[in-house]
Amino acid sequence: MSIQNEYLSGLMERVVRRNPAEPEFHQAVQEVLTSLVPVVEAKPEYIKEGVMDCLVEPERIIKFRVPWEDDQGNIHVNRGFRVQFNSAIGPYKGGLRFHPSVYEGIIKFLGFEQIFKNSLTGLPIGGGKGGSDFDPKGKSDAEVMRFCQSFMTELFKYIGPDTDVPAGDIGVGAREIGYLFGQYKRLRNEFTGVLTGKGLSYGGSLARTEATGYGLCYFADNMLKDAGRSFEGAKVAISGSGNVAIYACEKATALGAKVVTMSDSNGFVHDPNGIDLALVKQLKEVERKRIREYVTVRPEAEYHEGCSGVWQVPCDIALPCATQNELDLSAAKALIQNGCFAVAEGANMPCTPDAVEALQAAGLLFAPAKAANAGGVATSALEMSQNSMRMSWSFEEVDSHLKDIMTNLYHNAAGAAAQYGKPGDLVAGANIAGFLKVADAMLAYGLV
Ligand SMILES: NC(=O)C1=CN([C@@H]2O[C@H](COP(=O)(O)OP(=O)(O)OC[C@H]3O[C@@H](n4cnc5c(N)ncnc54)[C@H](O)[C@@H]3O)[C@@H](O)[C@H]2O)C=CC1
Ligand SMILES: O=C(O)CCC(=O)C(=O)O
Repeated sequence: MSIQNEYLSGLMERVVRRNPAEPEFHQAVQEVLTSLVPVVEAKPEYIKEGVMDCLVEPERIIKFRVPWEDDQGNIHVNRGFRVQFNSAIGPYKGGLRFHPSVYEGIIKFLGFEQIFKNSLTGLPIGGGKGGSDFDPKGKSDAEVMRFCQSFMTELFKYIGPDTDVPAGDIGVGAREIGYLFGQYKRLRNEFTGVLTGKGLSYGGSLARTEATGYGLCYFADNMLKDAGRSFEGAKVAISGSGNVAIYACEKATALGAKVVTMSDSNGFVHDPNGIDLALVKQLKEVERKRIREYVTVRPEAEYHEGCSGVWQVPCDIALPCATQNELDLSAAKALIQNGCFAVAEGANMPCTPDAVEALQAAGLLFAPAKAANAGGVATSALEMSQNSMRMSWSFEEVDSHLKDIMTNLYHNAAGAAAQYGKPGDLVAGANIAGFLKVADAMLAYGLV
């Protein structure tokens, strides 16, 4: 084992010791450090000058209480977080997640991933993430509004259009962004692009809603084409039925695929005739109902309780678009056995490490999240540009930038993998290509 490899193993041990009981964060760091061994062997300055140690330590963690009142007058106190992980190449950028599973370790893992993802977009954005253990599910609009206003009443002190620009993630969509932006504007008396994913009437960008799902398909399309494959005629399994899943379904279908599954945290639907996306949009975006309602309108489809079964449905391409660690080794084995030839991650870290290893070992094409789902944040950066210029671009203009960004990103990741002796390994390629720009900026600054 090289001295550099030993150093990274020791660093990983320190990360585990200093961040106890945060398995998702450990998992994300472990994957990146493993990929970076050949990079630090080629350039040991990254270790000597402290870049590696600084990289795994957030620049700042903000943790605060969020008191709010429900419609019955009861008081609740949730926890809010913002992890400002790395600002080497631009203001902190990354979403806010509202979900009961949120704790510091989840936000750290997401913020860490965001550093490399944002760098891969080629745009000047640093890495951050935030959120709360608040569950918007089942809450009235008024309750969600009061929660968002309370959350922003603390968060506004730490963010700004040139400092930190949050956006949506699980449980934070257009409604929540509206309440958060309104409260920021009121507190600061400023109309600036401090959040992205805004409504079109107050500074949002066309195509931001579609961007993560569309970008995932643009990335996957490049990967498939390089291997002589395509979406045309392919059967696609998608998990989730939120923002990423819906627009991945839309674009995969437009590219000639038949999407046969979608899910939520209760179960999944299998529609052998192809998912009726207008129905899913109505159920999820308008009525905020469970996916099981799908079969009341489409009785020829099947609903199954439990979400992991979605990967047992035979498919050619799998797009996990729900949440972290939703596709484990047994799911990977089922995909391999059923002849699936490609997996592209729409959610953040949806595949467990042993699943990724099995899929790659079986020769499937594998697109890792930090590359494949970067279209959302890339389009957020385009929203920031439009806000700064006080302009708005057409849907076609933004979509064409997005397509170019995802194509370049694919080639950069594939190129880095080949250059560092791992041809075809987009996990290694994305980690390396994302790291280099950030690390070189950190070297330039000296120890800060
Ligand atoms: N919205 C965005 O622009 C981006 C989102 N992501 C990631 O994509 C994933 C999905 O995010 P969004 O679509 O924005 O959230 P969302 O809140 O719109 O949708 C999440 C969906 O996943 C489902 N879900 C949650 N837990 C689940 C589970 N255990 N099993 C099955 N389904 C489950 C929910 O029911 C919902 O349908 C997350 O990992 C997020 O971090 C990544 C990049 C950008
Ligand atoms: O658009 C953004 O800034 C948020 C995107 C995000 O949270 C993600 O890429 O996971």
